[in-house]
Amino acid sequence: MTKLAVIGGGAWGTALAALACKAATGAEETVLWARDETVVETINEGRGNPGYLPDVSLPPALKATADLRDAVDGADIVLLVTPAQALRAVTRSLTASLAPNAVLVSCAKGVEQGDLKPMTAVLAEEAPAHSALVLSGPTFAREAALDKPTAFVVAGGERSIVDRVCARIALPTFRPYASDDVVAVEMGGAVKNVLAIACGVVSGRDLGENAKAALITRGLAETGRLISALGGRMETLNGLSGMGDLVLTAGSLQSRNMSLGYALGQGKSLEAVLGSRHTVTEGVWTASAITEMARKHGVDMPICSAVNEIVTNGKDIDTVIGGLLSRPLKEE
Ligand SMILES: NC(=O)c1ccc[n+]([C@@H]2O[C@H](COP(=O)([O-])OP(=O)(O)OC[C@H]3O[C@@H](n4cnc5c(N)ncnc54)[C@H](O)[C@@H]3O)[C@@H](O)[C@H]2O)c1
Ligand SMILES: O=P(O)(O)OC[C@H](O)CO
Repeated sequence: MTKLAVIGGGAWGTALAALACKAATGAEETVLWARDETVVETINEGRGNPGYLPDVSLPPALKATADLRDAVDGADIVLLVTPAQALRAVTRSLTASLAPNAVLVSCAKGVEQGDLKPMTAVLAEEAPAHSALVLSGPTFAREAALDKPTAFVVAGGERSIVDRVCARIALPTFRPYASDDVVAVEMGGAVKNVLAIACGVVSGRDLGENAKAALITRGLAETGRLISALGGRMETLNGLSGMGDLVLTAGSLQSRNMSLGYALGQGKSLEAVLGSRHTVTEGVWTASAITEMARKHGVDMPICSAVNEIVTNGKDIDTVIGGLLSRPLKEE
Protein backbone atom coordinates (compact mmCIF):
# COMPACT_ATOMS: atom_id res chain seq x y z
CA MET A 1 0.00 0.00 0.00
CA THR A 2 1.34 3.47 -0.86
CA LYS A 3 -0.08 6.69 0.46
CA LEU A 4 -0.43 10.26 -0.85
CA ALA A 5 -1.06 12.98 1.72
CA VAL A 6 -2.42 16.42 0.86
CA ILE A 7 -1.66 19.12 3.43
CA GLY A 8 -4.18 21.97 3.31
CA GLY A 9 -7.96 21.69 3.16
CA GLY A 10 -8.71 24.83 1.15
CA ALA A 11 -9.89 24.97 -2.45
CA TRP A 12 -6.76 23.64 -4.13
CA GLY A 13 -5.85 21.10 -1.47
CA THR A 14 -9.35 19.64 -1.55
CA ALA A 15 -9.39 19.55 -5.35
CA LEU A 16 -5.97 17.87 -5.51
CA ALA A 17 -6.97 15.33 -2.87
CA ALA A 18 -10.17 14.50 -4.75
CA LEU A 19 -8.27 14.10 -8.01
CA ALA A 20 -5.51 12.00 -6.42
CA CYS A 21 -8.22 9.81 -4.87
CA LYS A 22 -9.85 9.31 -8.27
CA ALA A 23 -6.44 8.53 -9.81
CA ALA A 24 -5.57 5.96 -7.13
CA THR A 25 -5.40 2.25 -7.84
CA GLY A 26 -6.60 -0.27 -5.22
CA ALA A 27 -3.20 -0.22 -3.51
CA GLU A 28 -3.01 3.56 -3.14
CA GLU A 29 -4.48 5.58 -0.29
CA THR A 30 -5.22 9.34 -0.29
CA VAL A 31 -5.50 11.41 2.89
CA LEU A 32 -6.28 15.12 3.25
CA TRP A 33 -5.12 17.15 6.26
CA ALA A 34 -7.12 20.24 7.17
CA ARG A 35 -6.47 22.28 10.29
CA ASP A 36 -10.15 23.05 10.72
CA GLU A 37 -12.03 20.17 12.46
CA THR A 38 -15.33 21.24 10.91
CA VAL A 39 -13.87 20.91 7.41
CA VAL A 40 -12.56 17.44 8.33
CA GLU A 41 -15.94 16.34 9.66
CA THR A 42 -17.83 17.69 6.68
CA ILE A 43 -15.54 15.87 4.24
CA ASN A 44 -15.66 12.59 6.19
CA GLU A 45 -19.43 12.73 6.43
CA GLY A 46 -19.51 12.89 2.63
CA ARG A 47 -20.84 16.40 2.46
CA GLY A 48 -17.88 17.85 0.55
CA ASN A 49 -16.06 21.06 1.46
CA PRO A 50 -18.70 23.72 0.81
CA GLY A 51 -16.72 26.56 2.41
CA TYR A 52 -14.00 26.21 -0.23
CA LEU A 53 -15.45 24.17 -3.11
CA PRO A 54 -19.23 24.65 -3.13
CA ASP A 55 -21.27 22.17 -5.18
CA VAL A 56 -18.35 19.80 -5.73
CA SER A 57 -18.89 16.22 -4.54
CA LEU A 58 -15.82 14.45 -3.27
CA PRO A 59 -15.03 10.76 -3.79
CA PRO A 60 -16.32 8.65 -0.87
CA ALA A 61 -12.87 7.03 -0.51
CA LEU A 62 -11.28 10.40 0.40
CA LYS A 63 -10.51 10.55 4.09
CA ALA A 64 -9.67 13.75 5.94
CA THR A 65 -7.89 14.22 9.26
CA ALA A 66 -6.96 17.14 11.48
CA ASP A 67 -3.95 15.20 12.81
CA LEU A 68 -0.85 16.16 10.84
CA ARG A 69 1.17 13.17 12.03
CA ASP A 70 -1.55 10.74 11.02
CA ALA A 71 -1.80 12.40 7.62
CA VAL A 72 1.87 12.06 6.68
CA ASP A 73 2.57 8.79 8.50
CA GLY A 74 3.77 6.32 5.85
CA ALA A 75 3.10 8.69 2.95
CA ASP A 76 5.53 8.45 0.04
CA ILE A 77 4.14 11.60 -1.65
CA VAL A 78 3.15 14.71 0.32
CA LEU A 79 1.49 17.60 -1.53
CA LEU A 80 1.80 20.88 0.42
CA VAL A 81 -1.14 23.14 -0.39
CA THR A 82 -1.23 25.86 2.26
CA PRO A 83 -0.83 29.56 1.49
CA ALA A 84 2.81 30.31 0.63
CA GLN A 85 3.48 32.31 3.80
CA ALA A 86 2.35 29.34 5.95
CA LEU A 87 4.35 26.66 4.13
CA ARG A 88 7.48 26.88 6.29
CA ALA A 89 5.65 26.53 9.61
CA VAL A 90 3.49 23.67 8.38
CA THR A 91 6.48 21.83 6.87
CA ARG A 92 8.44 22.30 10.09
CA SER A 93 5.67 20.72 12.10
CA LEU A 94 5.45 17.60 9.93
CA THR A 95 9.11 16.90 9.12
CA ALA A 96 9.72 14.59 12.09
CA SER A 97 6.79 12.38 11.04
CA LEU A 98 7.83 11.93 7.40
CA ALA A 99 8.68 8.49 6.04
CA PRO A 100 12.33 8.33 4.88
CA ASN A 101 11.24 7.97 1.22
CA ALA A 102 8.65 10.79 1.31
CA VAL A 103 8.78 13.24 -1.59
CA LEU A 104 7.49 16.77 -0.90
CA VAL A 105 5.62 18.69 -3.59
CA SER A 106 4.90 22.40 -3.19
CA CYS A 107 1.57 23.32 -4.75
CA ALA A 108 1.56 26.87 -3.35
CA LYS A 109 2.23 29.88 -5.57
CA GLY A 110 4.24 32.56 -3.86
CA VAL A 111 7.56 33.70 -2.45
CA GLU A 112 8.27 33.88 1.25
CA GLN A 113 8.34 37.43 2.57
CA GLY A 114 11.48 38.47 4.44
CA ASP A 115 13.82 35.66 3.34
CA LEU A 116 12.60 35.93 -0.28
CA LYS A 117 12.63 32.16 -0.63
CA PRO A 118 10.75 30.26 -3.33
CA MET A 119 8.68 27.39 -1.93
CA THR A 120 11.05 24.54 -2.89
CA ALA A 121 13.89 26.40 -1.13
CA VAL A 122 11.71 26.55 1.99
CA LEU A 123 11.10 22.78 1.71
CA ALA A 124 14.81 22.10 1.18
CA GLU A 125 15.65 24.09 4.31
CA GLU A 126 12.98 22.52 6.50
CA ALA A 127 13.25 18.94 5.22
CA PRO A 128 16.72 18.63 3.64
CA ALA A 129 16.61 14.82 3.52
CA HIS A 130 13.60 14.84 1.17
CA SER A 131 13.24 15.67 -2.52
CA ALA A 132 11.39 18.97 -3.11
CA LEU A 133 9.22 19.30 -6.24
CA VAL A 134 6.79 21.93 -7.48
CA LEU A 135 3.36 21.48 -9.06
CA SER A 136 2.03 24.52 -10.91
CA GLY A 137 0.07 25.66 -13.96
CA PRO A 138 -3.28 27.04 -15.12
CA THR A 139 -5.54 25.28 -12.64
CA PHE A 140 -8.63 26.85 -11.15
CA ALA A 141 -9.41 24.42 -8.34
CA ARG A 142 -13.12 24.30 -9.02
CA GLU A 143 -12.74 23.44 -12.71
CA ALA A 144 -10.16 20.74 -11.98
CA ALA A 145 -12.37 19.27 -9.22
CA LEU A 146 -15.30 19.16 -11.64
CA ASP A 147 -13.12 17.06 -13.99
CA LYS A 148 -12.86 19.77 -16.63
CA PRO A 149 -9.73 19.16 -18.72
CA THR A 150 -6.70 20.64 -16.96
CA ALA A 151 -2.98 20.48 -17.77
CA PHE A 152 -0.16 21.46 -15.45
CA VAL A 153 3.53 20.93 -14.71
CA VAL A 154 5.41 18.93 -12.09
CA ALA A 155 9.05 19.97 -11.83
CA GLY A 156 11.92 18.49 -9.89
CA GLY A 157 15.61 17.70 -10.14
CA GLU A 158 15.28 13.93 -10.52
CA ARG A 159 13.23 12.73 -13.45
CA SER A 160 12.29 9.34 -12.00
CA ILE A 161 10.75 11.05 -8.95
CA VAL A 162 8.88 13.59 -11.09
CA ASP A 163 7.54 10.73 -13.22
CA ARG A 164 6.41 8.83 -10.13
CA VAL A 165 4.43 11.84 -8.88
CA CYS A 166 2.94 12.46 -12.34
CA ALA A 167 1.89 8.82 -12.71
CA ARG A 168 0.24 8.81 -9.28
CA ILE A 169 -2.01 11.83 -9.90
CA ALA A 170 -2.66 11.71 -13.66
CA LEU A 171 -6.20 11.32 -15.02
CA PRO A 172 -7.44 11.76 -18.58
CA THR A 173 -8.78 15.18 -17.55
CA PHE A 174 -5.85 16.04 -15.25
CA ARG A 175 -2.66 15.91 -17.28
CA PRO A 176 0.74 16.54 -15.72
CA TYR A 177 3.76 17.49 -17.84
CA ALA A 178 7.23 16.78 -16.44
CA SER A 179 9.93 19.44 -16.16
CA ASP A 180 13.37 19.84 -14.59
CA ASP A 181 13.14 23.64 -14.49
CA VAL A 182 12.05 24.13 -10.89
CA VAL A 183 13.06 27.81 -10.81
CA ALA A 184 11.01 28.87 -13.84
CA VAL A 185 7.99 26.76 -12.90
CA GLU A 186 7.71 28.15 -9.40
CA MET A 187 8.58 31.75 -10.24
CA GLY A 188 6.08 31.77 -13.13
CA GLY A 189 3.33 30.76 -10.69
CA ALA A 190 4.38 33.28 -8.05
CA VAL A 191 4.74 36.32 -10.32
CA LYS A 192 1.54 35.71 -12.29
CA ASN A 193 -0.53 36.39 -9.17
CA VAL A 194 0.98 39.87 -8.87
CA LEU A 195 0.48 40.53 -12.59
CA ALA A 196 -3.13 39.30 -12.36
CA ILE A 197 -3.79 41.99 -9.75
CA ALA A 198 -2.46 44.56 -12.24
CA CYS A 199 -4.72 43.20 -14.99
CA GLY A 200 -7.67 43.38 -12.62
CA VAL A 201 -6.92 47.01 -11.83
CA VAL A 202 -6.80 47.80 -15.55
CA SER A 203 -10.19 46.11 -16.11
CA GLY A 204 -11.75 47.65 -13.02
CA ARG A 205 -10.58 51.11 -14.13
CA ASP A 206 -11.97 50.40 -17.63
CA LEU A 207 -8.64 51.11 -19.31
CA GLY A 208 -9.46 48.76 -22.18
CA GLU A 209 -8.35 45.52 -23.77
CA ASN A 210 -5.25 47.07 -25.40
CA ALA A 211 -3.90 47.96 -21.98
CA LYS A 212 -4.60 44.44 -20.68
CA ALA A 213 -2.79 42.81 -23.62
CA ALA A 214 0.16 45.14 -23.08
CA LEU A 215 0.27 44.30 -19.37
CA ILE A 216 0.19 40.56 -19.98
CA THR A 217 2.96 40.78 -22.59
CA ARG A 218 5.19 43.17 -20.67
CA GLY A 219 4.42 41.21 -17.52
CA LEU A 220 5.76 38.07 -19.17
CA ALA A 221 8.87 40.01 -20.23
CA GLU A 222 9.61 41.09 -16.67
CA THR A 223 8.91 37.59 -15.33
CA GLY A 224 11.41 36.28 -17.90
CA ARG A 225 14.08 38.73 -16.73
CA LEU A 226 13.68 37.52 -13.15
CA ILE A 227 13.64 33.85 -14.15
CA SER A 228 16.83 34.31 -16.21
CA ALA A 229 18.54 36.07 -13.31
CA LEU A 230 17.63 33.15 -11.05
CA GLY A 231 18.89 30.52 -13.53
CA GLY A 232 15.58 29.35 -15.03
CA ARG A 233 14.82 28.95 -18.74
CA MET A 234 12.72 31.18 -21.00
CA GLU A 235 11.18 28.21 -22.82
CA THR A 236 9.60 27.12 -19.53
CA LEU A 237 8.05 30.57 -19.14
CA ASN A 238 6.36 30.02 -22.53
CA GLY A 239 4.67 26.90 -21.16
CA LEU A 240 1.78 26.04 -18.87
CA SER A 241 3.32 27.33 -15.64
CA GLY A 242 4.24 30.71 -17.15
CA MET A 243 2.21 32.03 -20.04
CA GLY A 244 -0.53 29.46 -19.49
CA ASP A 245 -1.18 30.44 -15.90
CA LEU A 246 -0.86 34.16 -16.54
CA VAL A 247 -3.38 34.05 -19.39
CA LEU A 248 -5.80 32.07 -17.21
CA THR A 249 -5.45 34.13 -14.08
CA ALA A 250 -5.23 37.58 -15.62
CA GLY A 251 -8.18 36.92 -17.91
CA SER A 252 -10.84 35.70 -15.50
CA LEU A 253 -12.79 37.13 -12.60
CA GLN A 254 -12.78 33.57 -11.21
CA SER A 255 -9.25 34.44 -10.10
CA ARG A 256 -8.97 35.85 -6.60
CA ASN A 257 -5.99 37.92 -7.66
CA MET A 258 -7.62 39.33 -10.78
CA SER A 259 -10.90 40.02 -8.99
CA LEU A 260 -9.10 41.75 -6.13
CA GLY A 261 -7.35 44.02 -8.63
CA TYR A 262 -10.69 44.61 -10.36
CA ALA A 263 -12.30 45.71 -7.09
CA LEU A 264 -9.35 48.01 -6.33
CA GLY A 265 -9.65 49.46 -9.83
CA GLN A 266 -13.30 50.16 -9.14
CA GLY A 267 -12.36 52.14 -6.06
CA LYS A 268 -12.80 49.60 -3.25
CA SER A 269 -10.20 49.55 -0.50
CA LEU A 270 -7.77 46.65 -0.09
CA GLU A 271 -8.97 46.15 3.49
CA ALA A 272 -12.60 45.91 2.36
CA VAL A 273 -11.80 43.35 -0.35
CA LEU A 274 -9.59 41.18 1.87
CA GLY A 275 -12.08 41.48 4.73
CA SER A 276 -14.85 40.12 2.52
CA ARG A 277 -13.03 36.83 1.71
CA HIS A 278 -11.81 33.88 3.75
CA THR A 279 -9.53 32.47 1.05
CA VAL A 280 -6.00 33.50 0.20
CA THR A 281 -5.09 36.14 -2.43
CA GLU A 282 -1.41 35.31 -2.84
CA GLY A 283 -0.38 38.25 -5.02
CA VAL A 284 -1.00 40.68 -2.17
CA TRP A 285 1.68 38.93 -0.08
CA THR A 286 4.03 38.09 -2.93
CA ALA A 287 4.14 41.60 -4.45
CA SER A 288 6.61 42.90 -1.87
CA ALA A 289 8.76 39.75 -2.00
CA ILE A 290 9.01 39.87 -5.80
CA THR A 291 9.79 43.59 -5.75
CA GLU A 292 12.58 43.05 -3.21
CA MET A 293 13.87 40.03 -5.11
CA ALA A 294 13.98 42.07 -8.33
CA ARG A 295 15.90 44.84 -6.55
CA LYS A 296 18.34 42.34 -5.07
CA HIS A 297 19.07 40.80 -8.49
CA GLY A 298 19.13 44.13 -10.37
CA VAL A 299 16.09 43.16 -12.47
CA ASP A 300 13.63 45.75 -13.78
CA MET A 301 10.05 44.71 -12.86
CA PRO A 302 7.97 47.86 -13.22
CA ILE A 303 4.54 46.19 -13.20
CA CYS A 304 5.20 44.13 -10.06
CA SER A 305 6.63 47.19 -8.30
CA ALA A 306 3.58 49.21 -9.35
CA VAL A 307 1.31 46.57 -7.79
CA ASN A 308 3.48 46.61 -4.69
CA GLU A 309 3.10 50.40 -4.44
CA ILE A 310 -0.66 49.92 -4.43
CA VAL A 311 -1.11 46.88 -2.18
CA THR A 312 1.81 47.34 0.22
CA ASN A 313 2.42 51.08 0.28
CA GLY A 314 -1.16 52.21 -0.30
CA LYS A 315 -0.29 54.55 -3.18
CA ASP A 316 -3.05 56.11 -5.24
CA ILE A 317 -3.88 53.91 -8.25
CA ASP A 318 -4.01 56.71 -10.83
CA THR A 319 -0.66 58.08 -9.68
CA VAL A 320 0.88 54.61 -10.01
CA ILE A 321 -0.62 54.09 -13.48
CA GLY A 322 0.63 57.54 -14.51
CA GLY A 323 4.12 56.58 -13.32
CA LEU A 324 4.09 53.36 -15.37
CA LEU A 325 2.94 55.16 -18.51
CA SER A 326 5.54 57.93 -18.26
CA ARG A 327 8.55 55.62 -18.13
CA PRO A 328 11.21 56.36 -20.78
CA LEU A 329 10.58 54.78 -24.19
CA LYS A 330 12.63 51.67 -24.89
CA GLU A 331 13.13 48.69 -27.22
CA GLU A 332 10.87 45.69 -26.87
N1 LIG B 1 -7.51 27.74 -5.59
C1 LIG B 1 -6.90 27.52 -6.74
O1 LIG B 1 -7.53 27.51 -7.79
C2 LIG B 1 -5.41 27.27 -6.76
C3 LIG B 1 -4.86 26.64 -7.89
C4 LIG B 1 -3.49 26.44 -7.94
C5 LIG B 1 -2.69 26.82 -6.89
N2 LIG B 1 -3.25 27.41 -5.81
C6 LIG B 1 -2.33 27.78 -4.73
O2 LIG B 1 -2.52 26.88 -3.64
C7 LIG B 1 -2.27 27.54 -2.41
C8 LIG B 1 -3.48 27.34 -1.51
O3 LIG B 1 -4.57 27.94 -2.18
P1 LIG B 1 -6.07 27.57 -1.87
O4 LIG B 1 -6.84 28.06 -3.02
O5 LIG B 1 -6.24 26.17 -1.47
O6 LIG B 1 -6.32 28.54 -0.63
P2 LIG B 1 -7.58 28.59 0.32
O7 LIG B 1 -7.59 29.96 0.90
O8 LIG B 1 -8.77 28.07 -0.37
O9 LIG B 1 -7.21 27.54 1.47
C9 LIG B 1 -6.06 27.68 2.25
C10 LIG B 1 -6.03 26.54 3.25
O10 LIG B 1 -4.86 26.68 4.05
C11 LIG B 1 -5.23 26.72 5.41
N3 LIG B 1 -4.32 27.62 6.09
C12 LIG B 1 -4.28 28.96 6.05
N4 LIG B 1 -3.30 29.42 6.84
C13 LIG B 1 -2.73 28.33 7.38
C14 LIG B 1 -1.69 28.13 8.30
N5 LIG B 1 -1.04 29.18 8.82
N6 LIG B 1 -1.36 26.88 8.65
C15 LIG B 1 -2.02 25.83 8.13
N7 LIG B 1 -3.02 25.94 7.26
C16 LIG B 1 -3.37 27.17 6.89
C17 LIG B 1 -6.67 27.23 5.44
O11 LIG B 1 -7.32 26.79 6.62
C18 LIG B 1 -7.22 26.55 4.19
O12 LIG B 1 -7.57 25.22 4.49
C19 LIG B 1 -2.01 29.02 -2.76
O13 LIG B 1 -0.63 29.24 -2.79
C20 LIG B 1 -2.61 29.17 -4.15
O14 LIG B 1 -1.95 30.16 -4.92
C21 LIG B 1 -4.59 27.62 -5.71
O1 LIG C 1 -7.66 32.40 -7.79
P1 LIG C 1 -6.20 32.68 -7.94
O2 LIG C 1 -5.92 34.04 -8.48
O3 LIG C 1 -5.45 32.38 -6.67
O4 LIG C 1 -5.63 31.68 -9.05
C1 LIG C 1 -5.78 30.31 -8.88
C2 LIG C 1 -4.75 29.52 -9.66
O5 LIG C 1 -3.45 29.88 -9.28
C3 LIG C 1 -4.93 29.60 -11.15
O6 LIG C 1 -3.97 28.78 -11.79
